[in-house]
Amino acid sequence: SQPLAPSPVEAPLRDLTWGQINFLHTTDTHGWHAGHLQEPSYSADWGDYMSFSTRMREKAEANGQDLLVIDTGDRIEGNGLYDASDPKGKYTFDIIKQQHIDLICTGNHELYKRNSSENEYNINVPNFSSSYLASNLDIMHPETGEQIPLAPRFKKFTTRKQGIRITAFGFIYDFTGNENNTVVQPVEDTVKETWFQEAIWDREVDLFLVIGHVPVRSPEFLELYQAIRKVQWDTPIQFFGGHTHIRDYKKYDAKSFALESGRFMETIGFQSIDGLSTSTKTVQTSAAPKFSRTYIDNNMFSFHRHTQLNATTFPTEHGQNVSKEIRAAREHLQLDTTYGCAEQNLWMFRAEYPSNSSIFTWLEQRVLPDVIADKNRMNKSRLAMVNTGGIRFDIFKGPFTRDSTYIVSPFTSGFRYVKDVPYDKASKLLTILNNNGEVIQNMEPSLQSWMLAPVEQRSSSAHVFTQKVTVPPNEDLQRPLLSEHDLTPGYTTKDDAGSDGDDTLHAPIASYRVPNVIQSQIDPPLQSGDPETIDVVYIDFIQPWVLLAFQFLDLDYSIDDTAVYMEGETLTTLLAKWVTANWKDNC
Ligand SMILES: Nc1nc2c(ncn2[C@@H]2O[C@H](COP(=O)(O)O)[C@@H](O)[C@H]2O)c(=O)[nH]1
Ligand SMILES: [Zn+2]
Ligand SMILES: [Zn+2]
Repeated sequence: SQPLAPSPVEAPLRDLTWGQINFLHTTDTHGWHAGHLQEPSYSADWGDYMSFSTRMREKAEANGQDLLVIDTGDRIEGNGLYDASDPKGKYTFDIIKQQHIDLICTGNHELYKRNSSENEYNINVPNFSSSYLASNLDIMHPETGEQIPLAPRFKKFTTRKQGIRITAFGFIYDFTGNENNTVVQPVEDTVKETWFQEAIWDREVDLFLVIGHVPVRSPEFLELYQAIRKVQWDTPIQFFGGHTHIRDYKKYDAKSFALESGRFMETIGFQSIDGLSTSTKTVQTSAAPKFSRTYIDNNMFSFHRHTQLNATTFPTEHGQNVSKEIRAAREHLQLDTTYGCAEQNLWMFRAEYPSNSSIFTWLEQRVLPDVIADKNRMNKSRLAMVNTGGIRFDIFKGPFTRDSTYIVSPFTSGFRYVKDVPYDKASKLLTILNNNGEVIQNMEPSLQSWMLAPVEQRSSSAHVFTQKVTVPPNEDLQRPLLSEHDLTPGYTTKDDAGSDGDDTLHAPIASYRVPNVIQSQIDPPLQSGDPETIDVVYIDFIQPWVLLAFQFLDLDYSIDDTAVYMEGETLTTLLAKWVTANWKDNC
């Protein structure tokens, strides 16, 4: 039977500030719709969230206020509930669609593969028909091949209770790693489109609502802010962003704010706005509305507190049914099948790299040397490279299950290699891919600028593959009332509105930067010293950059010089095999 979600630790909570209009926001859920079974702070599931949004809407409407539910993409890839089924998403589309969502858009993960984007077009868009927006995203129609908008470009509507006239848009950042059956229009081009200009010129608007799979601090949201402000100098603008997996809040001006609500169903973002004009009420333009944000830990303790309900009065039947559906799906997928017993916690960001607590050190020093072994190249030394962004979550001491495998490594990436590369050059690859070191100096200027740019902003031919570094949860400026040792570790977010955004007071968690890529050198037994030549093995996702890095080293390899390494294996399958072989004692 499935482990019961751990009951959340009771902790001091900050109350919400309600307004005329209130929003609940999820982003980058990445299949975590069953919640976090090993982390009490985030143990609510999508069914619980459905009950929460229903009760919050009831509470708002009882006070004559409105409540809208928003999701900004990356709903797939990152948890067994999505990744373990065949076809992927067999259960999650039906689960997600049962939540009433008022505005929804697409993330980059929905665009990496043809079937993912076609699932959006064929399943999610119809499921959320009037709520799905695609302001800068087209798809090649799955049957006709014609290029069409994935969903409507924008939407004008008036809220039920307050009569607030809203124009809403749904964007994705200038993503270039999408499969060629979709087209992402750069935001700077979208703002020049006639339809966009006509939509923002409308004077009968009390609030512009821009949702997007876009970081709140990004050239794309700045572009949209400036374009709207150019023609509507004082109409309030509310942004909802995502993609960088952090809690953040950006102030563009006194009447324009942007909220980003974390990742993996750890956070339910809450935003309220009070003092807006409506279809029946005009407010003084000099008076700025009051914006208020809260990051809600996704657990039942928070949900009960914010709805002022309890274990008896809070649940809705629909929400409880979806929770049952989630448990049944997990059972069917056998996600709690244990592969082994993790000897210790292994952290992505909470531990320095390298260190014995770093998941990346574990991968580099223990796993890759054991598993990167193609039967046809066993007598050859090899460099094995994996992007840190391919590892998606921490490992907790205790049962490592089928679900854990997909949580840590959800992608279908296999390995490829270039054989017999001169070692003196191959040994410089890692430095180039990690954008540091003296190697860059002797490159031609154009390539230097590419390398010296932060990986996040590199040229479009190399979309970001780096591991986003979460904004280190800074120390709370106002020390919590309780001493830290009374508080459980968790988010302590500092943003443009200060450091009181988290609904739950936590002790801070350290966060460290990690490189783009890690590497192991694996030599055949009895080999002494470095080889003349070496096989360069890498996870296939980073092939574009590996080939570019070879060019920096004056090695003119092309895709024709690459080949599959360990046919049929992926990082996910290799990880499962290693755990089964090395962590097999009972937990
Ligand atoms: N090894 C692989 N890494 C991948 C793959 N697809 C994506 N990624 C990594 O995810 C981030 C983007 O994630 P997001 O949730 O922040 O949008 C990307 O930069 C890569 O690091 C893959 O197939 N294999
Ligand atoms: Zn994401
Ligand atoms: Zn993303």
